[in-house]
Amino acid sequence: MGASKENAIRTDRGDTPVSKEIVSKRITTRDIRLKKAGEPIVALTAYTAPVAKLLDPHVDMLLVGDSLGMVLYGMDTTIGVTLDMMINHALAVMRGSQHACVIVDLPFGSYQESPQQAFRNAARVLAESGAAGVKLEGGAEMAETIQFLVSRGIPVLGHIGLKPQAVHALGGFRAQGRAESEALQIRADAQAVAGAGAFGVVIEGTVEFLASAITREIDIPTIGIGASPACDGQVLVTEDILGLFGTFTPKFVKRYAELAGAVEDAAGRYAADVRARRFPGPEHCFGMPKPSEP
Ligand SMILES: Nc1nc(=O)c2c([nH]1)NC[C@@H]1CN(c3ccc(C(=O)N[C@@H](CCC(=O)O)C(=O)O)cc3)CN21
Ligand SMILES: CC(C)C(=O)C(=O)O
Ligand SMILES: [Mg+2]
Repeated sequence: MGASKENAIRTDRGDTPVSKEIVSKRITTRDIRLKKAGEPIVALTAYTAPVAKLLDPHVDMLLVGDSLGMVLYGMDTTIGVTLDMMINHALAVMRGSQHACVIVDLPFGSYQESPQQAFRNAARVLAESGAAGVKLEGGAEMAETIQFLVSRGIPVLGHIGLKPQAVHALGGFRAQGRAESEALQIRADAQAVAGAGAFGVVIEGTVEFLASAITREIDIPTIGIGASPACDGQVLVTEDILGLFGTFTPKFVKRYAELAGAVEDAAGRYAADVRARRFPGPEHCFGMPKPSEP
C-alpha cells in the first residue's frame, strides 16, 4: 500500500501536502523572549498528556516541572527526581499539546557538575522529548553553563530566588530576599542569567519589591511564582490551583477549583455501587442478554 495522504493537510501557501507536525505552529522560546513588557506570559506545569491537552489552548508555556517528584510521586523534595522521569513526562506533555511552548526542568544532579554535563543531559531532553528548551536553577554560579547551552542551540529558562533543589542548603522552602545581602545576590543572579543568554527567568518565592525591581532591571521576561504581579508572566503548579495537591499549599497559590472533593465523591459512589452490585449494569457488559430477551 502506498503512503496514505489522509492525515496530510494542505498549507494556505500552496498545494504541497505536508505533515501536521510541520504546519502546527507552537509558541517558540523566541516568542516568549519577545513578550518582555508585553501581554503577560501565562504558564502552568503539566506532567501528563491528558492534562497538557486540557491546558494547552489556554497557556503560552507548559512547564514540565521537577515538582512532579512531590506532586505525582509523593517525594518530600525534588532532589530524587531523575532525568529519565523528566524525559518520560516531557514526551507525554508533547504528545498532549500542540500550541504551547514546552519547557522541561533539568533535575538535581543532571547539570550542576559542568557545562558539558548540562549540555549532554539537556540535549537528551530535547532530542528524546521534542521539547523546546530546558529550565535550570541557579544564578551567577550557573551563568557559564547557561551560556554554554545557549551558544550550542539549547534555549534556557533561568530560575532564581527560592531554588527548591537547594532546599537542604536553604534550610527549607522559605521566601528569599528579605536580608539585604540576599537581595543583592538575587539581583546579581538575575543580571547574570540575562547576560548569559537565557530567554527568560523564573523568580520563585522572592519578596515582591525585589521581583518587581528585577523585572525593570533586566531585558528578558521574568516569570513569577510567589514573586510579583509586576513580573512579565506567572506560573503555578496546576495541581495546586485545582486543589489536587493536599500535602501543603504555599501562600502564593490561588485555588481555582476544589477537585480533591470531586475525586473523593466519585470514588465513594463507585465503591458503594460495586459493593451493592449496582455496577456494572447491563449497559456496561458485552453480550449479556438484555432483561427483555428470553
Ligand atoms: N505542589 C507544589 N507546588 C509548588 O509550588 C512547588 C512544589 N510543589 N514543589 C517544588 C517547589 C517547592 N515549593 C514550595 C514548597 C513549600 C512552600 C511553603 O510551604 N511555603 C510556606 C512558608 C514560606 C516561608 O516560610 O517563607 C508558605 O506559607 O508559603 C513554598 C514553596 C514551590 N514548588
Ligand atoms: C513551579 C515551577 C517554577 C517549577 O520549577 C516546578 O514546577 O518544578
Ligand atoms: Mg522546578
